[in-house]
Parts: sequence; structure tokens; C-alpha cells
Amino acid sequence: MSNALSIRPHDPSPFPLEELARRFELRSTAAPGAAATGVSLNSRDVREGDLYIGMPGAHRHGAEFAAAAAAAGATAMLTDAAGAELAAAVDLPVLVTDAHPRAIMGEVAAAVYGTEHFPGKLFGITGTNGKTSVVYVLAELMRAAGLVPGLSSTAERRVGDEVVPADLTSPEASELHGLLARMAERDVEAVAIEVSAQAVVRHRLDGVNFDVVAFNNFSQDHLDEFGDLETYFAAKLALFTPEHAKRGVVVVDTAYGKRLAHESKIPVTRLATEFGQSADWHLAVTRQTLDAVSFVLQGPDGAHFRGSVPLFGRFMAENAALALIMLHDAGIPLAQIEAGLTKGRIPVFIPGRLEEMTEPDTEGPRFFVDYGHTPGAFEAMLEALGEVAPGKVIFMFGADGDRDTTKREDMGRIAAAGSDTLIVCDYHPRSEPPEAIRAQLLAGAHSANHATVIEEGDPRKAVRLAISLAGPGDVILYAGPGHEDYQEVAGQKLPYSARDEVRAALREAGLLK
Ligand SMILES: CC(=O)N[C@H]1[C@@H](OP(=O)(O)OP(=O)(O)OC[C@H]2O[C@@H](n3ccc(=O)[nH]c3=O)[C@H](O)[C@@H]2O)O[C@H](CO)[C@@H](O)[C@@H]1O[C@H](C)C(=O)N[C@@H](C)C(=O)N[C@H](CCC(=O)O)C(=O)O
Ligand SMILES: Nc1ncnc2c1ncn2[C@@H]1O[C@H](COP(=O)(O)OP(=O)(O)OP(=O)(O)O)[C@@H](O)[C@H]1O
Repeated sequence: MSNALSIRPHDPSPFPLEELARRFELRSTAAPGAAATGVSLNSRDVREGDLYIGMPGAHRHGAEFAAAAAAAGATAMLTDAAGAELAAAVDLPVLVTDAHPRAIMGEVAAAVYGTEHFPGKLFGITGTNGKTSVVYVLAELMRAAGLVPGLSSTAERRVGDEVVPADLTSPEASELHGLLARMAERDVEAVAIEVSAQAVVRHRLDGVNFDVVAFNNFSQDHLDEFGDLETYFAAKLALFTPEHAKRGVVVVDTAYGKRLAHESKIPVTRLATEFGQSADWHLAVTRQTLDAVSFVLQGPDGAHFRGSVPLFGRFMAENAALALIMLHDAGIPLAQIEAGLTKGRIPVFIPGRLEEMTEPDTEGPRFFVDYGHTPGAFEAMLEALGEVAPGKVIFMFGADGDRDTTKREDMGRIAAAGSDTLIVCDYHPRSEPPEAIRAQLLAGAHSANHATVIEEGDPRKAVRLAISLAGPGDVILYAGPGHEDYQEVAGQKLPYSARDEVRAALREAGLLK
């Protein structure tokens, strides 16, 4: 992995600041002939020749970092009137807008990077659970179809062998257009992008027009951000407008899915996972084990696909079906995808999602690490395990501090209802007392009146406890940390990788070489 914060073009063309000022009605102090070769929103990510966007934030005004941006080589700062005043003493030309800098940043970044008309196909996926999973399946299917893929997910941004870890699920527009520009340089033909509701309402996608966007499911999350489900849903729905995308694909199994398909302002294709439901495509799961899920997908005009994903859960078949339809609707024939696969097997690996830490052929218990952190994800995973786990299900998780607190009791209840043994531990307590978070999870867990419930705050001890309780055929699922490599406690990011910890504990127990 690179240490850079973002992936950028290697050979950018300078974009004249005069042209930028004219197009976006900016008052400019830049010298005639001055130009920008990149755009950055964060002083720590500024590179030589960048236009730095000094934007007012929730905590600071970006213009406070103008001197740092100048020192890093910024050519000018785009800001608002307050920002220009804040940076008056700094030796950095300014371009001042009367709009909120965020509102024009996407178009500005697209102009500077030349990404207004991306040469490849662009795919966006939104929903509460499974966005990252769909992105990785999409990338795998693109590869199978013979296309050069690129991706942006919660875990990472990727262009060929260039990879940077992601900070946000959906990058700020400045980062996104830099990434797309590098993809264009490397002849990327199809891009899968994970779209958060926050990104839609915060203009992070401005200047991008997707060929196909998709919606998979909707359930409670992010209420700390959006206040209520209706506002959260409206943010997802807003992606389905001509300003963002040409067409959409929607899973219509639920009332929210049906509503989204109905209220979409762009044409949509509908997928149902039950025959008998009115939809354009239908998915049927034909076989499930802990190692794979097989499915048949049938669509209009005899279109069909028979395939499998090497992960457990009906929802993974649904993620794959959605990805297949997205590509089909963008004009990539299913036969072209099939030709690049062996017997329809989609060899997808999703970092930290249902990722197995044990060897699949082990005689002992199997251990999976996952990123699920919503009641909806818990329900889907535990329902799947109920169908495929040969022995007991041991589930361990903790909840985020300083984030949506209203989902905690539901998470505890669903976790206990779907498992045989539940271990409640800490995740990212942030500024909250960890024992208070655990108490809310435990209250939910006890209300289910089902699993044996154990409290062990220290995740390292909890991992070892889970292993000590498991025998052959049993499945341990550790939900929450997924691919992450830190634990956030009281304002500090402490090194913690669940994947490394689990592997170490399995070795100590003689269950892994
Ligand atoms: C609530 C929210 O979206 N906040 C975002 C916002 O932060 P902010 O307004 O607090 O910024 P600030 O700290 O006041 O700083 C103001 C400006 O100064 C700049 N700055 C700041 C410090 C510095 O040293 N140098 C510098 O240039 C910042 O880049 C920013 O432009 O602008 C920052 C810069 O882009 C973002 O990093 C930050 O995302 C924070 C980290 C965040 O947690 N966002 C979450 C809510 C989010 O967007 N999540 C979604 C969904 C995740 C999911 O599905 O689970 C996502 O897409 O990630
Ligand atoms: N289609 C689905 N429906 C319900 N749950 C799912 C689905 N796909 C995946 N999950 C569960 O949700 C977890 C998180 O999946 P994934 O990371 O793909 O979601 P996400 O939407 O990207 O989450 P985030 O927005 O937090 O990054 C998975 O590991 C799995 O447990």
C-alpha cells in the first residue's frame, strides 16, 4: 500500500486559473497564466501545483490551513469571503466564490482533472448493507468480461496495482476526480464506486454522471447524521436523478425498495429475490453451504445466469445478481462475463467481509471476521448461518461510540436471537464509556432470551474466549472491525487489527499454522 492519501494522475495537464475564475464566477488574485494541476481539500494532501480548497467545516475553516497548503506547493486557494479574510496574510493567491465552496468543488475538480466526460463506464452502489460487497463483485465481473476495472470502496481505492486505504466510504469530490483522472490515464474501462448517503447530500459526487446506479437494501443506520429514516432514505433516493445517473437497478423485495423504484427520476430495472413478485429480474438461490452460495438469475428476453460466489449467505447471491444486472444494463452482455468465468464461479475476495481466518478444510471450528455493524447486517448474516452452520454459532461484536445509539438494543437483540453464544466486547468506544455501550447491547441481548450471553470488554480476550468455547463444526463470527487496523478510544486511534488478532489466537490454540 502507498503512504499517499489519494491516488492522482501522474501526468496532469495544467488548467488555467483564469478559465476557472471565468466559468465559476470567482474573484481571483492569481497572476495571469497561473494554472492548477490538481485539487485538494486537505492541507495534508496538497501536492505541488494544487488548487487548495479552503472550505468551512463543522470544526475549522479550511482557510486556516492556507499557509500549510502554500508550503506544500499549492498554486492558489479557492475559498469563500470569510476564508479570504482568514488567509489575508498568507502569500497564496485566492479565488473567492459567493457560493459555498462545497457546492462548486465537484465541477471545479472535474474541470481541473478533465474528468467531466470519463471515457469508461461508471457504476455506483448505494444501500445500507452490502455496498462494499457489490463493489468487489462488480470489479471481479468486469475483469471476467475482459474490462480493466477500477474501484472505490470503504476499504480502499484501487487502480490496477495502485492501492490506497480509504478514509471515507465515498471520497470527497476533489479526491474522486483525481482518482478518475488516474484511471483514465491507465485506460480503466469500468469503475465501481461505493456511494454513501452522506456523499449524496454533501456534493461529493458532483461532476460525476454514473452509467448505472443501484440500490440494494435500506434499514436503520446513521440516524445520528440524518435524524430520522425518512431523511436518510431521501438521501439515497437523491442518487436516482438525471443529475447523478442515467439509469438504475433496484432490489424491490422490501417496501423501501418498491418505493425507491417508484419515486426514482431515472429509468430503473427491478430485481426480486422471490418468484411471483413483480420485477424485471428474479433471483433464486439453488444451493448454500458455509463455503459458497449458488444461484440462478433470470431476466427479460430469456436472459439468464447460473453462478456462485465463494461466500455464505443468500444476501451474497443478491449482491452478485445486482452487480450482474448493472453490467447488463450498461450494455455488457452476460455471455461476455460468463466466458471469463469457470462454471459461473465468481472468485471474489472482499477484504474484511465474511473473511475466513481458518482454513476452509479445517476439522476444528471456522472463524470469520466481518464488517457488519447494523441490525440489518446482523439479521442477514445470522439467518444465513442458521441455514449453513453445521454446529453452534458463536457471535461476538461491539458497537461504535459517538454514532447512532438508537440501533444498539436492536443489534444486541438480533445478535442473541440468532446465535447460541454471544460475546459482547468493545469496538470503537470513542468518547463514550465502553461499559455504558456494552450495557445497552446487553439489555437488547437479554431481551431476546435465547443465547448464552457473555460480557468481555477486551476484544483480544473475547477472541480467545470465543475460540475456547468452540468445537468442530462450530462457527465463530466476529462482526464489526472487518478490514480496519485501529481501535478508536477516547480520541486516540490505537493499533488493532481483528484479522491479525484472530489469526494469532488461532495459532496459539493450534488451529492455524
Ligand atoms: C460529518 C462529515 O462528513 N465531516 C467531514 C467534513 O469534516 P468537517 O466539516 O468536520 O471538517 P473540519 O475538521 O471542520 O475541517 C474543515 C476543513 O479543513 C480541512 N483541514 C482540516 C485539518 C487540517 O489539518 N487540514 C485541513 O486542510 C479539512 O479537510 C476540511 O476541508 O469534511 C472532512 C474533509 O473532507 C471529512 O473528512 C469529514 O468526514 C468525517 C471524517 C466523517 O466521519 N464523515 C462521515 C459522517 C461520513 O461521511 N461517512 C460516510 C458513510 C460511512 C458509512 O457508510 O458507514 C462516508 O462516506 O464515509
Ligand atoms: N445485501 C446485503 N444485505 C444485508 N446484509 C449484507 C448484504 N451484503 C452484505 N451484508 C452484510 O453487511 C456487512 C457489511 O457489508 P459491506 O461492507 O459490503 O456493506 P456496506 O454497505 O459497504 O457497509 P458500510 O457502508 O458500512 O461500508 C457484510 O459483511 C455482511 O455481513
